[in-house]
Amino acid sequence: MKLGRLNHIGVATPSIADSIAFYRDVMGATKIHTPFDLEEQGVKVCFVDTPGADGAMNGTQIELIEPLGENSTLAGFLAKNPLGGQHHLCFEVPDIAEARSEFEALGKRILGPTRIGAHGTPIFFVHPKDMGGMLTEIMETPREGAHWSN
Ligand SMILES: CC[C@@H](C(=O)O)C(=O)SCCNC(=O)CCNC(=O)[C@H](O)C(C)(C)COP(=O)(O)OP(=O)(O)OC[C@H]1O[C@@H](n2cnc3c(N)ncnc32)[C@H](O)[C@@H]1OP(=O)(O)O
Ligand SMILES: [Co+2]
Repeated sequence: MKLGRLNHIGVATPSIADSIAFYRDVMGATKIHTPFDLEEQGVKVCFVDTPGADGAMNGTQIELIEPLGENSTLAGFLAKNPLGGQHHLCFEVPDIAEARSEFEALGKRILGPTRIGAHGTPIFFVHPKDMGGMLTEIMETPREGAHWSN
C-alpha cells in the first residue's frame, strides 16, 4: 500500500456542541462545518477545517464524532474514555478495492463492509489491534464528478 494523504483525524466526543465551542474558542478554528447525522455509522459528525501548508483551508480535517443512539460503535470507546479523545486516523487511497485486497493479503482484520463515509466516498476500517493500536480508516480520494452509493 502506498501511504496517501491524511484526510482526517476522528475525535470522539460526548458532546459535539461542547467540542465545537472548544475548537472555535480555544483552538481558534475559523471553518467549522454544520453537524449532520450519519445513521448508517451510528454517529453525529462535524468537520473542523485546518489550513494546509499554503495557508488555504485544505489541510487535514478534525472529524468530531458523537454517538447517535445506544448501539453506536462509539459507545465502548466513550465508556472507556468519558472525555472523548483521538479515535481514528483516516488515510486516502486512489483505489479502495485494491487497498482492501492488500490489507486482507497482509492478514489485517477489516471491520465490516466497504461503505460510503462522511465525504460520500467508499471507506473501510482496519482493526486497531492489527495497526499498532490505531483504529485506521481507509478512504477513496474524492474525485470531481464521481458518485458512489452503498
Ligand atoms: C463519520 C463516518 C465515518 C467517516 O466517514 O469518517 C467514521 O469515521 S465513523 C467512526 C465510527 N465507526 C467506527 O469506529 C467503525 C469501526 N469500529 C469498530 O468496528 C469498533 O469500534 C471496534 C474498533 C472494533 C471496537 O469495537 P468495540 O465493540 O468498541 O470493542 P471493544 O471495546 O471490545 O474494543 C476492542 C479492543 O480495541 C480497543 N479499541 C476500541 N476502539 C479503539 C480505538 N478507537 N482506538 C484504539 N483502540 C481501540 C479497545 O480498547 C479494546 O482493547 P482491549 O481492552 O485491549 O481489548
Ligand atoms: Co472517520
